[in-house]
Amino acid sequence: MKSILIKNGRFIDPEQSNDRHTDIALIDGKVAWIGSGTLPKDDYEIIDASGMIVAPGFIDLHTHLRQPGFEDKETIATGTMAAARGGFTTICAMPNTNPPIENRSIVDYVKCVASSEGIVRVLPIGCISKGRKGEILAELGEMGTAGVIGFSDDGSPVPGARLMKQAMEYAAGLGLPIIDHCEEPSLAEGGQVNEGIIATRLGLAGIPNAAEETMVARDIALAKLTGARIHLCHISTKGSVDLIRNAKADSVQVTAEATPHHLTLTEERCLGYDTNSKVNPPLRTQTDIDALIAGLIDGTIEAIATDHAPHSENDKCCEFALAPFGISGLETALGSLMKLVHNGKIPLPLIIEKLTAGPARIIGDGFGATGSLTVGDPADVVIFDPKAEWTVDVSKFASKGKNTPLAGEKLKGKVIATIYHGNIVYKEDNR
Ligand SMILES: NC(=O)N[C@@H](CC(=O)O)C(=O)O
Ligand SMILES: [Zn+2]
Ligand SMILES: [Zn+2]
Repeated sequence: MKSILIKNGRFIDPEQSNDRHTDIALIDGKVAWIGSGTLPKDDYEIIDASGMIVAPGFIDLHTHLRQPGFEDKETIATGTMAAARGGFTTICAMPNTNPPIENRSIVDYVKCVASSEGIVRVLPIGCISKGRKGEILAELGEMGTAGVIGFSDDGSPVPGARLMKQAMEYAAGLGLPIIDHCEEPSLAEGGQVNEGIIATRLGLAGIPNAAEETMVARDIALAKLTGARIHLCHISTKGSVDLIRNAKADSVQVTAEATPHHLTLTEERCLGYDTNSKVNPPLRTQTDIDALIAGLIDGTIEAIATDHAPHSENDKCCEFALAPFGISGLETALGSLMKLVHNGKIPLPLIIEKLTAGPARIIGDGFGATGSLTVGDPADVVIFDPKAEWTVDVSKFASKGKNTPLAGEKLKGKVIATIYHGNIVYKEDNR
């Protein structure tokens, strides 16, 4: 492995409250030197990061890699390549595969394929219930020992409060979080888009805010009862943000994530019946977006997670009501989020914090994702140009999932290089 010297970049590491121009040396897969004292002598590959941001590699708490079972949509190889192109050096793999990640052997399988075919760190999440059916608990203890970072039936809610309470009790004993997809199934049933005027105009059934909020409220009540740690996925409504903010004030151990699409796109994207805008939870309203942004700023929401949900062209090329939910998000995450920076809605260091230190704290120690760059840390680094404009060309995606409502759109903010454990796993052409 060649040592790397990153020169002249603006180094932003929110965990250390760092934001300054400095050089960084990476040796043997670790951060070896950051700007002060004598640079260790070595035969460096130099990366000129003038005008660029240099930050800890991004961490995605919520990625669908689809392997095993749905390799036509994505594989661990293509999903980790997409992650590298998006600046992510750690991704957490959701267990709605086939078979689902529900026992030790599947956790081992994912880890094994990830280490041989993956190009960034993959941290598996285990199921809450067997077969994700919401009936009986999966092998939580066994999966905890096998190294999952938490438990989730994402893609489906856990309808029964009693089972959820049990899951929280076990997870708390293991020191791991319950990561919940909050959706009250009887309220969401049949719904295609946000419930409201747009759903009416489209003639499609709606999914009301309350479908999310009733489950957020239930989970908070159960976390308070059990003392468990819960992490709430893809929060999309103002009501959810308010509930989580109040729960935190009440010392409930709750954390939350928002996705780039819920932070930047409204339900109006669905007006052309573009199935690539169909996602669960649905795109909401500007009021919700404003509340999510306020939640990021005041710390109610700790992390931005992509909920990268790749689907094949065939799956999405159908009537709106028949299409599966999901947006392929890893490769457009930074460019989308930079809109919020360029519009003055969120400061750049805060966006970086929500992609690094925020998710790292939720994962916790022992999994290798520090979300920070101090001497001795794994050399997981992203270098990006905050001002570079580019057009989203899905034919260039590494992901097999070309399903994004942003196809053909101009974004400002582009990943130039991603380094994982001291290896350059992505570098923009001509650099
Ligand atoms: N978000 C989505 O719209 N889809 C996800 C499932 C999920 O995250 O709930 C998927 O697995 O396709
Ligand atoms: Zn979900
Ligand atoms: Zn998901």
